[in-house]
Formats: sequence, structure tokens, C-alpha cells
Amino acid sequence: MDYRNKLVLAPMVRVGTLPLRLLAAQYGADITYGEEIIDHKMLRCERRINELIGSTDFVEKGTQSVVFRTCDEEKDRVVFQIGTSDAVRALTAAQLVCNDVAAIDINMGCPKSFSLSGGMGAALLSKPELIHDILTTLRRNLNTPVTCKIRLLKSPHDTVELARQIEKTGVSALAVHGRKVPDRPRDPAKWNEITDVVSALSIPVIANGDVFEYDDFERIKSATGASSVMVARGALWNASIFSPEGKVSHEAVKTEYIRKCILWDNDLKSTKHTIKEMIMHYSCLELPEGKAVNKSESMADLAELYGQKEYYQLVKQGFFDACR
Ligand SMILES: Cc1cc2nc3c(=O)[nH]c(=O)nc-3n(C[C@H](O)[C@H](O)[C@H](O)COP(=O)(O)O)c2cc1C
Repeated sequence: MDYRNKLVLAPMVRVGTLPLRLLAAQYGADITYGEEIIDHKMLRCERRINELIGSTDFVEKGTQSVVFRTCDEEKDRVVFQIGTSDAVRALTAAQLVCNDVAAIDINMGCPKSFSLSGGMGAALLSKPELIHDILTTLRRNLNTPVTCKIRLLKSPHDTVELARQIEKTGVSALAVHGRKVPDRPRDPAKWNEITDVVSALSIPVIANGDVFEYDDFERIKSATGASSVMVARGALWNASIFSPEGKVSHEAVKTEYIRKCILWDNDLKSTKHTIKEMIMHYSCLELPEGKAVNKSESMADLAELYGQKEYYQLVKQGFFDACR
């Protein structure tokens, strides 16, 4: 996969499932990351082809719980992100999915206590030997490109040193979120510290942090020198941020998102969570739309709420081709 000059949908837990990835791609995203999936969870899964809807699913054995769903349409651009603290577990999880995705990424930036206490996410940033072990194990044993995503370290010098060590493992690209571990999302991303990494490496660096408008893609590129840019919240709030023609209305994006959730039988909890995040950014959950989403108990309820009852029925009757 080529990582230069790309617009990238960031990994987002509970949000970055197939419908949002396809939506972002429809509007212009070149590469779309899935939500982080913990290696332990993936190891409990088996691969199943879902003939009915045309997806490839990784389902927790003995259950109907879909942990990761993908489809042929996104095979050349979807990145599977793993949360891990162990090279062998990461490799086993990656081997299960690597023929169905474009690349494997390791999350080295999550600051949540769940990740840190399990030695995953940002906990890896202080363990360069473990980083080396995980990345070289994946690189040696997979034909799929391997990347990772980090946060900034305490000093620019430390970040650059770590980035250089990561580059030596042979990864195809490095995504850098321009915040430090204690920083909160409202703290401004430090684009200048991403610049230091870009200057020090030869592999593509994907710059991430505080891109909210299409014009920000150019701004962060010229500020950092990175040719590829990753966006999380800006895409969650309006996935058409990737469109060079400008954003389409928030209402249109929500409706299109719901249609994709219906078509791909997205998990109801994830659908409700994502649509609530979209609503909360522009409005509030106490207004009628938010209350109705909260109350909805099925995809049929959401379909009705967003004026997609007929579409829902067509999908349920199996007219998938007509609905795509
Ligand atoms: C809802 C949400 C979920 C996230 N989940 C992940 C994740 O699974 N893996 C990861 O590496 N980063 C995750 N992040 C961090 C983003 O990928 C990104 O690095 C961060 O939000 C900064 O980008 P932004 O300023 O464009 O939002 C998440 C962020 C948000 C808002």
C-alpha cells in the first residue's frame, strides 16, 4: 500500500466499523482504519463469510458477536488496528485477518487506563524493546504492510529517537498523533513536534491532530511536511470532511450513515453510539432527535427516525444490489 499523499480516516473505538469506513471512503478518504481490536479478543474469533450481506466477518466462537466486519470493496484501503502488549499474540491475531485487509497497525497511543493497565497503547511508548519485538515479529512473518500509531513523548528529541527506532523495524509508515500522553483532546495538537519526526524519517509519516475542515489538510501538510493526514473527530462529526467539494449537510451525512448501517447490519449499540456522537457535536441529546435515538431499540426504529423505512424493508427483503 502506498502511504504518500493520502487522506486517512483514523482508528476510532466503537465508531470505526464498516459503515463509517465506507462512508468516509465515499466522500474521499483513501485509507480507512478500523477501530482498535484487542489481540485477546481477536484470538477468540473465527473467520466466517456472510453470504447474505456479502461481508467477511470475524465472529467470537460460540456466539454471533461480530468483532470485525469487512468487505471486498474496502480490501485495498482498510487497516486493521491491534491493541497488544505481546509480539506472538499480535502476530496470531494479525495472521487471522491479514489476507482480508490492506495493512496491520499497532496502537501505541491510547492513554486510557484499560490500555495502560494491560501494557498496551501508550504503555508501549516507554518500552522500545517491546515495540521492536512486536514490529519485527509482524514484519518478518507477514506479507501485509505493518505500521504503528504513536503519540508524542515528553521531549521532541525522545519522540524523534523512538520514531527512528520504529523506522528501523521496516514499518511502511508511522502515524503521529500530535499530543502527549497526559494531553486531553481539547489541548491543541502540537503540529511542530510532528515536523521534527517528518524531517528525521524517510518513511511516510501520517500527521494527526486537530483537522476539522478540508482546508486543514493542506495546513497540517505544509506545517509538518507530512504528505498524508489522518483525521478522527472531524470525520466522526461530519464524514464528508474528506470531500474536496466541501462538506455536505450534517443531516445528509447522518442519513447516509444510517443507510449503511442498515445495509451492513451494523451492531445496534455501535450505531447508536456513533449517531449520538454526531448529534452531540451540533446539538444535544435532550432534544427530540437525541431522545428518540436513545429510546430506539432496533435498527428498524432508527430507520424510521431517519426516514429510511422503505430502504430498511428493501434490505430486509434481500434486495441488496438495488440498495447499494
Ligand atoms: C471516539 C474516538 C475513538 C478513538 N479510538 C482510537 C482507537 O481505537 N485507536 C487509536 O489509535 N486512536 C483512537 N482514537 C484517537 C484518534 O485516532 C486520534 O488520534 C485523535 O482523536 C486525534 O485526532 P483528531 O484531533 O483528528 O480527533 C480515538 C479517538 C476518538 C475521538
